[in-house]
Formats: sequence, structure tokens, C-alpha cells
Amino acid sequence: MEIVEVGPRDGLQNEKRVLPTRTKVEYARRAVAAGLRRLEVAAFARPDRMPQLADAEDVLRGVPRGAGVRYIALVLNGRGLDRILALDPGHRPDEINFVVVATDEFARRNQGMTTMASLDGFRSVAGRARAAGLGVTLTVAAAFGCPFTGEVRPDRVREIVADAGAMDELCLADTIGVGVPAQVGELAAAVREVVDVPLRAHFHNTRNTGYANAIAAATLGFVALDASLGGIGGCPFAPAATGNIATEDLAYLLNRSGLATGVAVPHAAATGAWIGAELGLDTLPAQLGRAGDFPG
Ligand SMILES: CC(=O)SCCNC(=O)CCNC(=O)[C@H](O)C(C)(C)COP(=O)(O)OP(=O)(O)OC[C@H]1O[C@@H](n2cnc3c(N)ncnc32)[C@H](O)[C@@H]1OP(=O)(O)O
Ligand SMILES: CC(=O)CC(=O)O
Repeated sequence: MEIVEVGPRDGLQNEKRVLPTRTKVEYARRAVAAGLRRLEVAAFARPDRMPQLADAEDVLRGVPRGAGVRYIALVLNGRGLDRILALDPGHRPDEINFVVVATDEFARRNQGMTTMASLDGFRSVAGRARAAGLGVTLTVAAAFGCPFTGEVRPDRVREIVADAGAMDELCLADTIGVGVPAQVGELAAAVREVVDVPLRAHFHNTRNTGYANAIAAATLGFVALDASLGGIGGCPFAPAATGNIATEDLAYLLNRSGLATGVAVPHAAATGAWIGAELGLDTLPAQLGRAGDFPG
């Protein structure tokens, strides 16, 4: 089972401390050394709206390449893709992850536009990105519930996905950690009626349902799960957002369930502890850093 390490993007976007580029590059290097091979390391957002990630170009210029590692950058509009295409091809991400928020209220707060306006943006950006040889993921954020308007029905997510046009992967995101395993199944069934692409899931552990949701997704044939080392993260435009499911805890769960991830749990836990210290955090959501690996 593939774990996509989103800590260098989602993990850092909600933190007060803005890390220097060299620390972000070291974060990616350590994640790769722990066995992660697909990492979301940058966001081409407006620097004034997302100052924690304003150095996206420099991070992509610095991260280690090769060894089968693929980098992803978050994109929210055409200007974000313009910035990517202005990079030397060897410094571009391998893939983009474009976010469309399922509800208009949250979409306006996050992106300053409605859901359908950002979906128009997706269609245009996806076409240009694919023509440039970049992989394209569509993430539907708040797919499991909205912090402002409440329940999000699977029909709504299906309607967004049906209108989206071509993509290489679809990611269903529980931005505010309200989802439960039954919803994972309902959403997967809804979107599979309209697209036939690999499914990825993005769970925040806000209500302690993230790992149960991850196992549900794995059982339902999702091919990739997002997680962040240490369990840091959250959307700054959602009230009281908390972190992603933790990479080290998820790798422990999957590896011991016969769903090999390639991630070395002790190494990942040490990297989670390291990034927590770099961010000045006293405690981290991840449990493995405290409990240690099970020696077996
Ligand atoms: C659910 C999640 O967790 S998703 C991840 C967290 N959320 C985010 O990162 C979203 C942050 N939001 C944003 O960055 C912005 O709202 C955007 C990029 C989505 C939309 O930006 P808009 O406000 O529509 O930009 P608009 O087109 O009006 O342009 C305003 C200025 O910003 C600049 N700008 C717009 N997009 C970008 C970009 N991607 N990168 C850099 N600058 C940009 C424009 O050039 C313009 O500059 P100027 O005034 O000097 O001419
Ligand atoms: C792209 C994301 O960050 C997904 C989410 O949490 O909504």
C-alpha cells in the first residue's frame, strides 16, 4: 500500500513557525531515507495566503531526485501552474495535486471562489499540466463534511467528479476529520459510478477516526493513503483543524496487516520527532514516537 507523505506541504501549512528552505529540503531527504517514495513537498498558493509555503520553487530546486522518488505540488489555479512551468524541467514536480472544495462556503474561504469556479480552473490546469507531462490528481476537499455548512452528500461529490474531465488519480479528503468508515464506502461507490481512476484518500485524525478510515479505504481498493510524519497538519482556513494521520503510525498498522508500505517504522518515527522539534512542538499526535516499534 502506498503512503503519500504530505507532511512537507499539509504538515507545515498550519504551523506558526515558518521553516527555512534548507530544513524543508532536509525533511524531504529524511522522509525518502525512511522509505517514502511519493511526497507532496510544495504548494503554489499565493504567498500572502500561505506564507509557510512561499518558497515552493526553492524547495523543488533543493529536494533529492532519483531513486524512484516522485514529488507532488499542490496547485489551486492557473497562476500556480504557470509558476511550475517556469521552472527548469529538472526542478518541476512530477505531479500536481489540484484542490476543489466540495462546498461553496469553504471554497470561498480557502480559494476565494465557488466550487464550480475552481472546477473550471481544474479542467484548464489539468489539460495544460498533462500536456507538459505532469501527473494530475484531483483532490475533493471537505468530501466527508464541511466546517461551515455541515454534511456533504456523496451525490455532491459525485457531481463534482463527473464534471471534472480527465485526471490520473482522484483523492477524497476528510479535511476536518469528521468521516467514518461507512462514509468511505459510500463515497467510493458514488465516485466509481462516474470515474475509473485510482483512488487515494486523505484523512485528518481530528475525531480519532482517521486510522479506521484508512483501513476501510485499503479494504475498498484505494491505492494510496496520505499521511504526515509526526501527524502534523491541517487547513488554516478551517476552524480547529488538526493533523493528518501520522505516517509512522499508519505504516506500523499497514505493514503488520500484510499491506507492505516500504516505510521503515523506527526511521519514520525518528523523522517525525525531528520535524516536531524543528517546529518547536512539545507533543506530536503520532504515537509511535512515544511507544516505539514493537520488537516482535
Ligand atoms: C483544503 C486545503 O487544505 S487546501 C490547502 C490550503 N489552502 C490554500 O493553500 C489556499 C490558499 N489560497 C490561495 O492561495 C488563493 O486564494 C488562490 C491562489 C487559490 C486564489 O487566488 P486569488 O485570490 O484568486 O488570486 P487573484 O487571481 O485574484 O490574484 C491576486 C494576486 O495574487 C497573485 N496570485 C494569484 N494566484 C497566485 C499563485 N498561485 N501564486 C502566486 N501568486 C498568485 C496574482 O498574481 C495577483 O497578484 P497582483 O495583485 O500582484 O497582480
Ligand atoms: C489537499 C488537502 O490538504 C486535502 C484536505 O485536507 O482537504
